[in-house]
Amino acid sequence: MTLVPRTGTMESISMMGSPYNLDKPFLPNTVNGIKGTKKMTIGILGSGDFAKSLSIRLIRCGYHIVLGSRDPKRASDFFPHVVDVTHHEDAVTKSNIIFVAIHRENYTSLWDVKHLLVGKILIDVSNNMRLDQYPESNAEYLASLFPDCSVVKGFNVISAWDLQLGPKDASRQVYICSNDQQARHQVIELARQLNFIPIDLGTLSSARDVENAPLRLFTLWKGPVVVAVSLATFFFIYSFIRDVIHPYVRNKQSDFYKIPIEIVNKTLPIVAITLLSLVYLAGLLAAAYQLFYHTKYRRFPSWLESWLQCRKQLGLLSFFFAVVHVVYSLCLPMRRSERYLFLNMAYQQVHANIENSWNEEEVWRIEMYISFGIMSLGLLSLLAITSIPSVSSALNWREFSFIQITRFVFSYYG
Ligand SMILES: NC(=O)C1=CN([C@@H]2O[C@H](COP(=O)(O)OP(=O)(O)OC[C@H]3O[C@@H](n4cnc5c(N)ncnc54)[C@H](OP(=O)(O)O)[C@@H]3O)[C@@H](O)[C@H]2O)C=CC1
Ligand SMILES: [Cu+2]
Repeated sequence: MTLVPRTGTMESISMMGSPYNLDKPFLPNTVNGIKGTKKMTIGILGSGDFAKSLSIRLIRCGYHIVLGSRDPKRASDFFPHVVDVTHHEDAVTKSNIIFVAIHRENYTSLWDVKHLLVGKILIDVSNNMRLDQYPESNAEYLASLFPDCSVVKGFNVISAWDLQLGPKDASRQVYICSNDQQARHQVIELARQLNFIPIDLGTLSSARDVENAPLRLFTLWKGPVVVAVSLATFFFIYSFIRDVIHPYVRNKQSDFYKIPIEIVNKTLPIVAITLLSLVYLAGLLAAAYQLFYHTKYRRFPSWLESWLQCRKQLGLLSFFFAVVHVVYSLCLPMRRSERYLFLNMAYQQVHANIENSWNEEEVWRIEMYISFGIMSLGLLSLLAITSIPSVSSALNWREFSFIQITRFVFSYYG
């Protein structure tokens, strides 16, 4: 990435937050930046949770902050002394890069300072409650209200909490976009100084996606979790009726002790394997769809598209159920019930005068079961690991599909 320096601001940003002052603890009343460098001033409008956390992060990284509030007197109690808490007019005049840390509904309250905002960079950090809540993105709306400003979208994927944790614990990606290339590059550099990993998403037309991102992260898990819980409930009830209720009704045999471990442990692998099949079924249906229409340039129906999108989540849930199943299975011989059954069997064997109950076929069956079970879990873990973005980007496509196929084969045996 090449940065275009603009009237000296770039140099001062790059010098400010050089890595060694990130390690210093935050002391509100001391100079935190490197001695001798002029602190760059960043403006923040609004004094809510996001503004508080952001100001702490900026101070730690050596910036000077001027914060605009409707009620500076009240707001100043919540900020460190080094933060200049003032009115909107004053804050906007003193800074060139301004974070708009207020909700979209209140953007129009900035009308009063419109004339002071001309030529400034406004950073829109807002989020919505729902996907595509408004016809246009918040950032585009802000840009339409203040056409003489350079509006940059960014930092909305970071929670106030993440910001407070500090640069070391919370370095993570932030998406940045703007129609003004220079403004975008300045904010990208700022994000870097705050120890985030900026991702340049180009023009403001990406803002909608950026605003949907924090909401979407959650929606990708919702479907798979609902499916997993429903499957677990269904198979649990099924096994309960089959293995507990049925023997009780027919033979008055009380097997209720099986509920906490045996029934649960029967449910877990069924759910794991069903979820895993759902991962591959989506791909198969997509292939069938393309074959049927003789083209790959036709959009999949929306249900199939969402299904394809959440395959990773389904796979990880399958892995989770498989791991819990393994733990349960390892604990089976520990149980009191197992020991009683074992003793009773031995006693009956003595009674029946059988000296050796070794059953070759049974022995082989169990040895094979366990071996395949372990191997399939190993492969499932390999796939879970390769689904971590940094690992999967290190594999090429053929390596990745090889792991997929081997896992599939073994899982069915497991
Ligand atoms: N909290 C979080 O974790 C995150 C928040 N965001 C975004 O940051 C923005 C701020 O969020 P957050 O700090 O949580 O919200 P808060 O409700 O805590 O704060 C909003 C601030 O906006 C100002 N405000 C409220 N009403 C008006 C009004 N009618 N006119 C002008 N200003 C007003 C107030 O400041 P004052 O009284 O000083 O004027 C208030 O402190 C939002 O757009 C949110 O989507 C983004 C990512 C994470
Ligand atoms: Cu098993």
